[in-house]
Amino acid sequence: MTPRDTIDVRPITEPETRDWIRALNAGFLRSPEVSERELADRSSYLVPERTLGAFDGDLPHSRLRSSGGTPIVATFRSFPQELTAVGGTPVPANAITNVTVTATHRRRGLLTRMMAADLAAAKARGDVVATLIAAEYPIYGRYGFGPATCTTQWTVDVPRAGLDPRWSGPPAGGRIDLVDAEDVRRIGPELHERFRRAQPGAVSRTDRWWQINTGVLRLDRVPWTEPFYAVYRSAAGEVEGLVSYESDDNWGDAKQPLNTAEVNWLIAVTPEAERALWQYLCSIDWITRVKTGWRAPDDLLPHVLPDPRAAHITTQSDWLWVRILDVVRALEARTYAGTGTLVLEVADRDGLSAGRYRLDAGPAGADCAPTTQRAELTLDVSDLAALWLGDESAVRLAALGRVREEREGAASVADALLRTSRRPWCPDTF
Ligand SMILES: CC(=O)SCCNC(=O)CCNC(=O)[C@H](O)C(C)(C)COP(=O)(O)OP(=O)(O)OC[C@H]1O[C@@H](n2cnc3c(N)ncnc32)[C@H](O)[C@@H]1OP(=O)(O)O
Repeated sequence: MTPRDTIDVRPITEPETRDWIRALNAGFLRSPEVSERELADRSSYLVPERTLGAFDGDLPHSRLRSSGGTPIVATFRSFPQELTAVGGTPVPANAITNVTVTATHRRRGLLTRMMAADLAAAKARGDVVATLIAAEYPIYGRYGFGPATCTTQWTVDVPRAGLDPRWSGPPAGGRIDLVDAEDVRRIGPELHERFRRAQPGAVSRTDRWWQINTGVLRLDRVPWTEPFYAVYRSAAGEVEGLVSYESDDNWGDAKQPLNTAEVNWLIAVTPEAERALWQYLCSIDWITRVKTGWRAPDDLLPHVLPDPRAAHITTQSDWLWVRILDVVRALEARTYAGTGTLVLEVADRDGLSAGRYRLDAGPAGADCAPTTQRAELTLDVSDLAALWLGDESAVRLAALGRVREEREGAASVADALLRTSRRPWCPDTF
C-alpha cells in the first residue's frame, strides 16, 4: 500500500474543527495548541463543506490529534469573495486560504488532491475565478494560478522628503480629523465598498475584517495595540479617505525625536484624499520615518513628496494570484482600453478552462465565445490570469517564451486591449 492510499481527503465535520485547527497551526509552524478563544473564533466562520482536511488513518500516534479521531495532516479552506475586474464589475471568486501540509507528509500530492477537489467544486458552483495570496512563488502556478497584482512597501525618510514644514492641513477646504474605532466601524465599511468597486484587483471584506482591525475581535495570534485613525473629508463633508497607523517612541541621544509611523492600512476614493493623507503622515511632528505598509506599486506616495527619492522601496513582490475558471465570463466582465478582436488558444493542464476563444473587446465591454477560428496567441491559463487584470504585458510574456504569437503582432494587440493606465491592486491579505 502506498502512503497515499491511507490518506482520505474530505471536508471536515464540525466536531473535527479543533483537530483541523491544530493541524493548521502546526503547518504554519505555530504552536499547535488551540485555545478556547481560537476555537470559538474559527468556529464562527468556518464552513465545514468548504474546509478540507487530509486524514491519515495509518498514523499510530500523533500530537496533532486531540479528539481521538483520525489525525489530520493537511488543511485547506475556501470561502466566497468578490474580485473587482477592470472597469469595476465584481466577479464571484473562490478565495483559498489556510493551505498547509504537515511537514512529515509533504510532497506526496496532498495539496494537489485538495486543490483539485476545491477547484472542481468552485467551477461547478459557477465561480469565475479562484484567488489566493501565495506564501511562496513556486507553489501555485502548476494549478493554473498566475500573479495578477503586485505590492510595494516604502520607507520614507521624512526630513529628506522636502515637504513644507508649515503645512497644517489639506488645501481647498478638505480636512483631516482623528477619529476612534467606533467611528471607523461606522464609516469604514461603506468607504471600502466605494473603494473596492473602483479598484481592479480589490476584494470584498467581511465585517470580521473591521472587527479585527478596530480591536473588537482580539485574536491570540495577532497582538493588538490601539492605533491612530485619521479620516479625510472633502470640502463638501464627504468621507473620502481613512488611515490606521501606529508610532513607536524613539528619541536619539542628542535629544532629537526619531519616531517611526507605521501604516496599518490606508484607503482613499479620491486622489485628493490619498495625497492629503500621505502629506499628513509625513508631516507629523517627531515622525522622521514612515513605513507605508502594503501599497499599490503605482501608489501616489513617492510623487507626493518634493523629493520622491526620500521614499525607498523595502518590498516589491507579487501579491494576489488568480486562477481563471471561466474564460468567457472573466473576459466579458471587464472593459478594454481599445477596440479589437483577438483569438486566444488557452492551455490548461487541469482542463477547467482549456479551449480557443474569440474576444471582441471595446471600452464598454466585450463579447467572448468559443471558436474554431485560427488562434492568434497561445498561452497557458496561468498567464491569461496575469494578463487579465492588466498588470502583465503579453509582449513581455512572449519575450519570456511563455506566450506564443501565432500571428505576428498579436501580443501587441493583446497589450493594447488588456493593459490599464493604473495598475490593479489588492490591499488585503486573506
Ligand atoms: C493560500 C495559502 O494558504 S499560502 C500557504 C501555503 N502553505 C505553506 O506555505 C505552509 C508550508 N508548506 C506546506 O504546507 C506544503 O509544503 C505545501 C502546502 C506548500 C505543499 O504541499 P504538498 O502536499 O507538499 O504539495 P504536493 O505534494 O501536492 O506538491 C505538488 C507539486 O508542487 C511542488 N511544490 C509543493 N510545494 C512547493 C514549494 N513550497 N516550493 C516548490 N515546489 C513546491 C511539489 O514539489 C510537487 O511538484 P511535482 O508536481 O513536480 O512533483
